[in-house]
Amino acid sequence: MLSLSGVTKQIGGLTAVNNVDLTMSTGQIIGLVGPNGAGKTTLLNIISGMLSPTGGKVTFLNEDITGMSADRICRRGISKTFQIAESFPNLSAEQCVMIGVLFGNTRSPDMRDARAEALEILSFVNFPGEKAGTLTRNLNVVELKRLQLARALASHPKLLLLDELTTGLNPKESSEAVDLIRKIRDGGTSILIIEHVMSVIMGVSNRIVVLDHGEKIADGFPHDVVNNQRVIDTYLGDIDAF
Ligand SMILES: Nc1ncnc2c1ncn2[C@@H]1O[C@H](COP(=O)(O)OP(=O)(O)OP(=O)(O)O)[C@@H](O)[C@H]1O
Repeated sequence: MLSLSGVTKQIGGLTAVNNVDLTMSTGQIIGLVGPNGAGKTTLLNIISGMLSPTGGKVTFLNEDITGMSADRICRRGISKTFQIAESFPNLSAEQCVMIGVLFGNTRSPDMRDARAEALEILSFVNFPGEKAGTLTRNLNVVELKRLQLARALASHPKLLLLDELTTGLNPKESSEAVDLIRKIRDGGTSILIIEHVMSVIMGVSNRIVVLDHGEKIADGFPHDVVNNQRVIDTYLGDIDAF
């Protein structure tokens, strides 16, 4: 469903993403890992249209989406969560999700239907029902993470890009997030996930892709990738979460 060919992003004198090839099939969860500054977020931003690549091509469902604007890419079925869980501070949780529902809806908007759907999505991501009307500036980090996921799901994506969803969560919350990621995949959405906690990545990914200094240095089954000497030397040797 997704194919990247020679994708490159130069930012000033720095090559943040360097000649990356990647293919992804429907129904897969791919884990994207690598040291800090490896280019993971930049790559997700290129796929979602937040950034234009300086080289290469991005194809989604047989359409060239390279450099297309983020809103058009979202309408084609790709949505993304952000590393920092932020939201519209003066809107309630349900209003934030309603925006996504209305944006993703090609029919004329009906507020009552949109609200019902927003509440359904919030419930799907285990957002506490009694806080649906709470302004987002009063939500805690776990609630904001769930809300972010709900907003990303509101446009019914075919491909979901998750940027460090479990950062800031405790082990129990992380494990609930893993269950949710699987539930979303089982509902037919493919997922590309950036994650530093290796137990999470190992637990959910069909395949793991490793970036280092903008370049792809490994791509394969989880067991093979974590036993790859180059991956151990450049990344796994430095983390204690594994
Ligand atoms: N807007 C920008 N201006 C300048 N440099 C940038 C910009 N965005 C990213 N970079 C640089 O590009 C490189 C890749 O950054 P990126 O955020 O994609 O890495 P990452 O793998 O997501 O890192 P982390 O795990 O720390 O989030 C880094 O060296 C970063 O400093």
